[in-house]
Amino acid sequence: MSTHWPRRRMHHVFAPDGRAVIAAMDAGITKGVAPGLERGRAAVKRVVDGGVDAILATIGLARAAADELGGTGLILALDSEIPSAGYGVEQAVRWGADALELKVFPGNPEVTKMGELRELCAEADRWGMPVMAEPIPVGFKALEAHTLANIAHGARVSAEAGADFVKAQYTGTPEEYREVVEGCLVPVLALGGPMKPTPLHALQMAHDAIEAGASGIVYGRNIVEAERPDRMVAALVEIVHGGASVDVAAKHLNVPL
Ligand SMILES: O=C(CO)COP(=O)(O)O
Repeated sequence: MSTHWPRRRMHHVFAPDGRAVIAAMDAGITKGVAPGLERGRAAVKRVVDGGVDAILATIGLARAAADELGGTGLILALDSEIPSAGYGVEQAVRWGADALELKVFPGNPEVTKMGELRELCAEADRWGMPVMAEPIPVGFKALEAHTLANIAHGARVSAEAGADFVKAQYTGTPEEYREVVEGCLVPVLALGGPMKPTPLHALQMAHDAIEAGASGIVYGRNIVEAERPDRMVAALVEIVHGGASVDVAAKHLNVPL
């Protein structure tokens, strides 16, 4: 856990064990009425019912679903907005957010957003507001760039820029992903990405990330597009916080309606 003074807010995201299950629900800013998020307030209620530690959401969803969210952690997503120094920090404070999130694209020949991340971290630090960076090597579509080395690099440069924790793509074996975690300086959480072939694959990735030393997971589509997002969250909680095996956690997914 962070040793500097935003750590009270960090405790709203990370449980006492230092780990977090976070539902990424910010897709609406680019996709509009996105799958699983059509009824925004109900979607938030489902993940809260499942025991999620925090959600990642835009200001619009956070405001609309404030009552459903209750005291659950809130990471305010700044992406897809026009980034400028300190953009959004004051709003995050006013809305009681526990952290801010910015996506960056290390290695992108045109826009890396690393400068914005440094400025945001400096401004957020003035307010005691933690920042979660999401470094995607080159860009979401540049799959060939999403190598272990590039992911480890992206995580490290994000920490060097001042991020308090980092959301990084899971790749390789737990031993390999450990390079990302141990090289990063700050806690790393595994990013979900596109829907896995089955829910068990999503659970397995969470299990492997934890084995690699990750501090938790940030899953979007694999939670909100699940048949029962509440049960998917409950299963992930059992793995991330309870140390359960995939088989044991999967029992949550089989409970009759
Ligand atoms: O993380 C996201 C946006 O920040 C979206 O999450 P997924 O990639 O897990 O759907």
